[in-house]
Amino acid sequence: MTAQTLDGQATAAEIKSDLRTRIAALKGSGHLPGLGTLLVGDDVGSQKYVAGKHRDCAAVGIASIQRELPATASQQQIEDVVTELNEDPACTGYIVQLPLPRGIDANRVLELIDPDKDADGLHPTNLGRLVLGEPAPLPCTPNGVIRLLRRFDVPIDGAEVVVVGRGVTVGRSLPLLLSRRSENATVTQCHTGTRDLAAHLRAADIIVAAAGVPHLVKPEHVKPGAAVLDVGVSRDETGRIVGDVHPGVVEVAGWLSPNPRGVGPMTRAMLLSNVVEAAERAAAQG
Ligand SMILES: Nc1nc2c(c(=O)[nH]1)N[C@@H](CN(C=O)c1ccc(C(=O)N[C@@H](CCC(=O)O)C(=O)O)cc1)CN2
Repeated sequence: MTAQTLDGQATAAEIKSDLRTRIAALKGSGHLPGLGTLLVGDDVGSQKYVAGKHRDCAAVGIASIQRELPATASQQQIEDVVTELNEDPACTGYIVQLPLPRGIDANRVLELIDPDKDADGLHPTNLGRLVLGEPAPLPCTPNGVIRLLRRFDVPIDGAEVVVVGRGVTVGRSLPLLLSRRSENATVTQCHTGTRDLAAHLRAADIIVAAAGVPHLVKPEHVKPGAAVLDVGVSRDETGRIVGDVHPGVVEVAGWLSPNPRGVGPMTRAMLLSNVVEAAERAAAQG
């Protein structure tokens, strides 16, 4: 068996095309979307991701506001920029690129974001709304994973899903999303404390690998025909991406997300979608 490719690049392009139309419809409403980003430090991966977010904005017609601070920035300097973005009317939604440099209290920074401008869905109020089943911007990568599964008709209702990882951007919230009534999956969250990861993986209909451990999921861990999504990003000595999923999994899985061009572009598309939805909500309120 050769797995069907869960093509995130093509799916994100479809989503962006739809967003372009919706943004055009907002013209004249006085609620044009503007995405802000705050990048602290010089991590090459983070610089690439933020640059990609602004390229996407230009491509769909969202205004861009870019703020950068050096790796030596203090907690106070970072919080001052967050306060400035909270108050900037041109910035309708924004993100603080993670991870922040060592020594910075990232939770304090996230808590300072105005929940109505939280384009990442990572503010505690919005994560709380997600738990309560209230409308909220959804965390981008988890939402992108679900959109990708739906786009390729991977059965989610009743599926046994294993999410590997418990980080704030993916692992924490993806099980919440997948276990909503609308998705109806049964989710097991695995992490470094899981005693027999291989046994959990072998029983899964869908595996989402977000541990950041190169080639953690090997062909012998995958039930034939299962869907496997590779969210992990490590880099080899040449800077090339090495995912959490061993390349040999393509021979066993029913569906496989490539990495790059799988979940990454979906993350960016879901960010744009959160920004546009917020502008539409504001326009509807007049
Ligand atoms: N504030 C946030 N920080 C981080 C998030 C997040 O959702 N919000 N997630 C990740 C990084 N991330 C988004 O910011 C992200 C990761 C990957 C991509 C992407 O398009 N990747 C490309 C490959 C790019 C490359 O060559 O390096 C792909 O997969 O095709 C976009 C965004 C951590 N931080």
